[in-house]
Amino acid sequence: MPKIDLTHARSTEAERLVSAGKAEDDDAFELKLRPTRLAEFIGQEKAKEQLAIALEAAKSRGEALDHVLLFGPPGLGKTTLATIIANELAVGYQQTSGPALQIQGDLTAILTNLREKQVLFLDEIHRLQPVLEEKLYTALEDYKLDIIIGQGPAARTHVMEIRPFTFVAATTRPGLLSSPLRSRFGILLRLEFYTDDQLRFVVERSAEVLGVPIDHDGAAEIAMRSRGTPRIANRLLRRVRDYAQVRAQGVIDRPTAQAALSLLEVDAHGFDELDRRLLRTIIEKYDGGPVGLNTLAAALAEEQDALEEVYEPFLIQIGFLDRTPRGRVATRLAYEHLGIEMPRKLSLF
Ligand SMILES: Nc1ncnc2c1ncn2[C@@H]1O[C@H](COP(=O)(O)OP(=O)(O)OP(=O)(O)O)[C@@H](O)[C@H]1O
Repeated sequence: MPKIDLTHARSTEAERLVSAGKAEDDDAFELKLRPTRLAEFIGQEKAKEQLAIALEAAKSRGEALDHVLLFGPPGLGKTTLATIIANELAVGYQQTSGPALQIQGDLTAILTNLREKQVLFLDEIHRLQPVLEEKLYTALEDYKLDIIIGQGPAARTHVMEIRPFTFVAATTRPGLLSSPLRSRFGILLRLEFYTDDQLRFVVERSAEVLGVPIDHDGAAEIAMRSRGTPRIANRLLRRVRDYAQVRAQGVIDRPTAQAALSLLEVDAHGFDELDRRLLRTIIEKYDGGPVGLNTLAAALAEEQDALEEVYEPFLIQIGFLDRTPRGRVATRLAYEHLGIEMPRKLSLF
């Protein structure tokens, strides 16, 4: 059996050009390209319609919008939607994340300083500490907060009122949320991967914001290689723009986009070296699978969480990988893509 080359293993997820996760230099760029109103937000029609109705109803009643849970793979627009909700309601917006909240005091400070009906956005809620999660329950349900003063037998519980607010939480792993927490959300919105056409609109819109000349085919080429993810589409656009500026008088058409993206080793499916290595490992080292997630992660020298949250969802979505109870399996499409012949399954009889 061929040996797997691990020389280039452990590429950190953030270093990948086609990673849906946020890279360090994405922040300022994303801020510029972020749609601010629901009407500008491309795709996700089901989630948008559900949200539009809830927004309208809350506005006409003059109440805070119900709490919202946004879930789906990274880079599909959860943070963007949270900011849009605040804009549409014309209320304040504050953002934090599960891992950023370390002690009860952090959460208490945020909750007691909330302004009337504002949006509080908590990213990566699945990484919130359980003790803080429990603190949230009464805050979400009754806008009340139990504060314990003192320690030991002398400790007293003081109940504090907080202002009505809208809690918007995002997660890539909804299955990890406890059911009491999940039941606190009135509006559950699942974000799906975008179609190539929708991503073409995202690319064209971003190119317009950035003042980059691009034609229809150039945008379609970038869209096709963006793994159904606006964050990746915007990042690829940025890199192709550099290439076009230096090699093609600044204009992005299909040949320019193709040349730039093949130079960056992003193939026609938006796969990079890591995707190919993942599929090749399953096929060559584990006879196409099934192989357990932890074994696969060890073979690739990658984190299990990153495999499950970031790499796999798109490979599963486009039918290159199957997640079975016994482990991961490479599909016929994966064999075809890598130019490897699929062995016929041995018959038992
Ligand atoms: N529907 C959309 N239309 C146009 N641009 C979008 C859309 N969704 C996302 N984007 C753009 O993609 C980028 C990433 O979006 P965002 O930060 O909202 O993703 P996210 O789901 O919150 O990701 P993460 O969970 O990793 O934080 C932003 O620059 C945003 O402008």
